[in-house]
Amino acid sequence: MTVIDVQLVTKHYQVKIQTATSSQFGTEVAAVWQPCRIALVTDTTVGPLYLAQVQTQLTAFGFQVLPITVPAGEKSKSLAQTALLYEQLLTAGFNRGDGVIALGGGVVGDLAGFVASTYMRGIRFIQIPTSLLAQVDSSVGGKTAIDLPAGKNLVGTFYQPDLVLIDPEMLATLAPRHLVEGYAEIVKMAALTGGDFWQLVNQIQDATGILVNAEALITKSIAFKAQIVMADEHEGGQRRILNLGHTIGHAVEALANGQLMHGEAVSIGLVAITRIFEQKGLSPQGLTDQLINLLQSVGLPVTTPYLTDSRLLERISHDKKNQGQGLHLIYLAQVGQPREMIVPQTDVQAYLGLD
Ligand SMILES: NC(=O)c1ccc[n+]([C@@H]2O[C@H](COP(=O)([O-])OP(=O)(O)OC[C@H]3O[C@@H](n4cnc5c(N)ncnc54)[C@H](O)[C@@H]3O)[C@@H](O)[C@H]2O)c1
Ligand SMILES: O=C(O)C(=O)C[C@@H](O)[C@H](O)[C@H](O)COP(=O)(O)O
Ligand SMILES: [Zn+2]
Repeated sequence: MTVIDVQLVTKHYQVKIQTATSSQFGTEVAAVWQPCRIALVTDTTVGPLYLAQVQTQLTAFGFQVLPITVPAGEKSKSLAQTALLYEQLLTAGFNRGDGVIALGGGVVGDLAGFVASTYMRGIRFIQIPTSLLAQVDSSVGGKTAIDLPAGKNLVGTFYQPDLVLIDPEMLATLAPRHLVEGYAEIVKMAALTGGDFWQLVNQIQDATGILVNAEALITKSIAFKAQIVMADEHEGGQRRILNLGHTIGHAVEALANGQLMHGEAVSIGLVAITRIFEQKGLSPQGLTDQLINLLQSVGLPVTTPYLTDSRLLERISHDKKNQGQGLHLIYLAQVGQPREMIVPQTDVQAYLGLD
């Protein structure tokens, strides 16, 4: 088993990664929590596959489990769904001694984490990520969020889990589209890191290659992300590099209104921002084409009509990195060398070449 320690100023937790360990989840949870009530939050796709197995294990260790299933998909990251979850916890008598476990992809993790962090000003929280995207990115680092009609992740908290349990075997049941979209965040992290990680990503030819290398890809991604989060938990500076591709990505994702998965939007955003900086001579010549090849080889989209949508600029203006002196844009001076460019709000349209 690979154990990655996330050591923060006020908290320490472990991310445990090993194939075929889902039968041990109860043991792992019981090692960090005393018996209590647990809201086991999942979605309508993951629930039928894994909920009963995890619930049985937790019950065997003396936990009282309240299973909660939300509709699968981004629409569940809403104020309305959040309110429903608060009601369910309250009705079941949850108090500050109890906890929430997210069993699902990034949507379930972001939503359940947000609820755990705000219900009664915060109750305990564990992540059991089941999608590739959640196993490589969203389950670690403590960002929780729900969306507003105006855009992605506009309400949220930083709230670290007590434990993250990752079994790559669970990826076997993911639909191909959902496997591949998680790969965009891996390409992002490999491009930020360079070295062996970038080499490994360049050797992967297709979706099968992702599955074959899943445990290595997860371990490299989480090890990198944990380092960044430990250095800058609340995104005062360095952590902003994890947003590479997200300024344009989040904007097209919101405009697409459910038609693009988060990872697909990140894929499009990575290519779009690299093209802009390559044209300015600030990113290496040919890097955009290299990214396009990598992303397309696994079936990810690299463009969308929403890139020329007249509402794009307004969506970008809601980005949380639009602050202080202007919009903080992340780009690659080289693979493995991320940089930040701060563009004054009044210049963003021209800088990004938006009509
Ligand atoms: N908090 C963070 O740091 C962070 C980082 C990246 C992304 N995110 C957020 O994560 C969300 C995207 O996450 P996602 O891509 O996992 O989407 P998702 O949670 O919607 O999962 C994708 C689909 O896969 C299904 N699924 C998940 N695990 C499965 C399994 N093992 N077998 C079969 N089906 C399974 C889900 O039911 C869903 O239909 C976005 O809202 C994004 O903003 C958050
Ligand atoms: O953990 C981070 O920090 C990230 O930026 C990871 C991103 O992949 C993720 O999509 C995150 O939710 C985006 O953050 P936001 O602050 O732009 O909402
Ligand atoms: Zn992301």
